[in-house]
Amino acid sequence: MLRLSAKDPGFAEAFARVVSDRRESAVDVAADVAAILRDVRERGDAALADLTAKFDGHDLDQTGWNVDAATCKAAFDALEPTLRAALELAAERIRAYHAAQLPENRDYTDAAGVRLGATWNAVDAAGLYVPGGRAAYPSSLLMNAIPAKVAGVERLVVVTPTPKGEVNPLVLAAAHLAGVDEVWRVGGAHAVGALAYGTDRIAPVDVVTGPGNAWVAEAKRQLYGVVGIDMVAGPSEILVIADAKNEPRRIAADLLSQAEHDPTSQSILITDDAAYADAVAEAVELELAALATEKTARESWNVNGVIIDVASFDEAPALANALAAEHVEIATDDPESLMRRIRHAGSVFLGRMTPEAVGDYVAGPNHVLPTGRRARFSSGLSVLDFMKRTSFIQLDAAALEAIGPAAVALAEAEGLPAHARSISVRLNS
Ligand SMILES: NC(=O)c1ccc[n+]([C@@H]2O[C@H](COP(=O)([O-])OP(=O)(O)OC[C@H]3O[C@@H](n4cnc5c(N)ncnc54)[C@H](O)[C@@H]3O)[C@@H](O)[C@H]2O)c1
Ligand SMILES: N[C@H](CO)Cc1c[nH]c[nH+]1
Ligand SMILES: [Zn+2]
Repeated sequence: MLRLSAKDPGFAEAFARVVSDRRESAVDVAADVAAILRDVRERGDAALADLTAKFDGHDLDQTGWNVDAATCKAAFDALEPTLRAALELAAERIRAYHAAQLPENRDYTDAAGVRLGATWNAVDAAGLYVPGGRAAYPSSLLMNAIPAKVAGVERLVVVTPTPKGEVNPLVLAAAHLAGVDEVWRVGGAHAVGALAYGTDRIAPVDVVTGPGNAWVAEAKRQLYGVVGIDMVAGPSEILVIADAKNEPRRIAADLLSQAEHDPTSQSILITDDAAYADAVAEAVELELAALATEKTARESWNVNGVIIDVASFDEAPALANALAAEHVEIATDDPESLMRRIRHAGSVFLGRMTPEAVGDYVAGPNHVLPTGRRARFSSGLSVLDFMKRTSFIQLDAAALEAIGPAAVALAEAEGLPAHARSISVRLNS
């Protein structure tokens, strides 16, 4: 872990490097992704087959291109009861949270007698990226599919990689539970390209949502405009703001929870106690040793960590706003007052008993969140990402008399006489 102190003279420069050195953009994948997307656009399914063989190590013609509804249902029916209950609890809480996001149509007549309003409609088809490279993500399937269903999307298309041809049964069970229509066994940038352009097998969609690694995130970014996207949700990040009253190993565990996702993930701690900062750095090593015995070798962990001590938490909001992190945990006596000053964050977790990981699975809000400082201008996945708004306008003769002349004046000033005439021919005077 990189150790910084805000009291050091070189801190501003060192912190600026942390802000700019966001791993996802540091990995330059744009050219590779552009080539992959071109290949998918030109060769369709043949490109998908070749790239799947290259990156996921299996032959789609042998292992199967998709998984049918009966197989997803069978996976759900075969779930062990505790896991089934957990999946159902997560789905129910996600559904309840997102149902409250449904927008209301507007319809009113203003003082000039002009009827105005807007109606919301769902997109016809949504492509849902469910990551599956290093780990499988049934939770991301629920986070994508449930808001799409709530929005009223008719066709829900999941793409997910199945490395070495192995399908994760919980992903299939989640697909059944959430009412997904199609599950395609392709991942990476090429899967996003297939959703956007369409291939012989996969019909194109209107919007692509969901998280993924640097290649997936960059593919969505490059394809925006060909399809709609939710936002760029790349390798996970966490910023923890914690005081010395927190057990160091708990905070270390929180930092590692996001480092676990991707070697390019980022974990940052800000604390107001230098000795505590050192204690957490030590605790990270202890936690890594504990995790290594259960899961993976210590050497396989790549922790892009930064631990910063500040003189007072008063300094934390400015640092947090500059980082604009995907997740911000605030484990202090008064988390509320800090949250009010943090304007750029994907999601905030308040208090000592709200580990970020609870939001990954069962809290209810969406875990698909902007990364790479994009919380400055975008928000987490919501029902609105699967909908669009159409405004409407209706005037009668009196309303046109009231506001039409101003439009005529503006049209003439723009040098657009045909515009002006289409209004003036309807005016009495
Ligand atoms: N921001 C969020 O909301 C959020 C939520 C969940 C997960 N995530 C992120 O999702 C990611 C999951 O990553 P993953 O790798 O496990 O699964 P993934 O499905 O995102 O990516 C795996 C695919 O990437 C492609 N790929 C791998 N190496 C490549 C290369 N060198 N060139 C081109 N393509 C390549 C392959 O097709 C592979 O199937 C993590 O970064 C995690 O942090 C983000
Ligand atoms: N932390 C991820 C979002 O960055 C979501 C997730 C899914 N499963 C575990 N975690
Ligand atoms: Zn996570």
